[in-house]
Amino acid sequence: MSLLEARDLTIGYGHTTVADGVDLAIEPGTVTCLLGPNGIGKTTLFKTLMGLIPQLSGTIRLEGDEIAQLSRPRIARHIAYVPQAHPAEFTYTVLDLVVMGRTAYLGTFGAPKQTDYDAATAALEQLGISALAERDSTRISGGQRQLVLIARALAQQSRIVVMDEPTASLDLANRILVLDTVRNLAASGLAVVLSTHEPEHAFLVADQVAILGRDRFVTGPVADVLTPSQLSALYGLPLEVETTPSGRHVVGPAASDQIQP
Ligand SMILES: Nc1ncnc2c1ncn2[C@@H]1O[C@H](COP(=O)(O)OP(=O)(O)OP(=O)(O)O)[C@@H](O)[C@H]1O
Repeated sequence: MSLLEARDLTIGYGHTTVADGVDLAIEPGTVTCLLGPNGIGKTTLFKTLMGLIPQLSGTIRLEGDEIAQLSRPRIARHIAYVPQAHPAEFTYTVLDLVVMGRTAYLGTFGAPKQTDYDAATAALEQLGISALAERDSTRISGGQRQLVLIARALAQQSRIVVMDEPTASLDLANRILVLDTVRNLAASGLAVVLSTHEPEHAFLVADQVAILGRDRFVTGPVADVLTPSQLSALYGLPLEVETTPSGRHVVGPAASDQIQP
């Protein structure tokens, strides 16, 4: 049984379909990368998979149970969400922000206990950011904030971590740090699902790739899905995949007179 499984899913809002024909299985110890152009429905798919918005049709099972039948705290004990990093609004310390990952374990109006602070401290240590614990979470860099949000998800001690564009707006060093963290989480047995606009990141970390295109949803191993023809169709321009001497994959325009990003 998969940790999370979607079958023949249609996602959207009210009477508006955003995508259909979504079949996806998430397994422990793996990284799944979701790619797709802006506005295609990646965040909508994540929110639907987490039971935050209802699917229009199809089934979603979390460890075998129909997601619509599960309470929010129960889902939160299975799936942690790392949203796109927005500037913080409230002046919590980093430690208090990470402790919020424990909400699903607290009763109604329950205050965090020592075990919750221990889990938050361990998450900060795991990401190498313990030194930030007492800092004001509104006064840290964008990269540090992304790591803090990942720490909050780790404190949740769920088996699945869903990350919405976790490397967006990060500098090169922090992108590498986040991608390393993603691989390490999968190596420790978690299932990580992340969206990205960087196909190269999928080549680096993914076991499975899902692409949400204009007319279809495709999943499979990286080498099968991230082909020049699939990528070209996905982004609507001729693309090629080059392999560097060290074995890295680089995606760029096939036309030699176009700028290589
Ligand atoms: N709450 C909402 N109600 C109605 N439509 C919405 C809502 N949120 C998003 N949409 C629409 O659903 C579509 C998919 O949006 P979504 O945010 O899921 O795309 P995305 O692939 O995550 O985009 P991006 O890569 O730009 O972040 C868009 O057309 C968007 O305008």
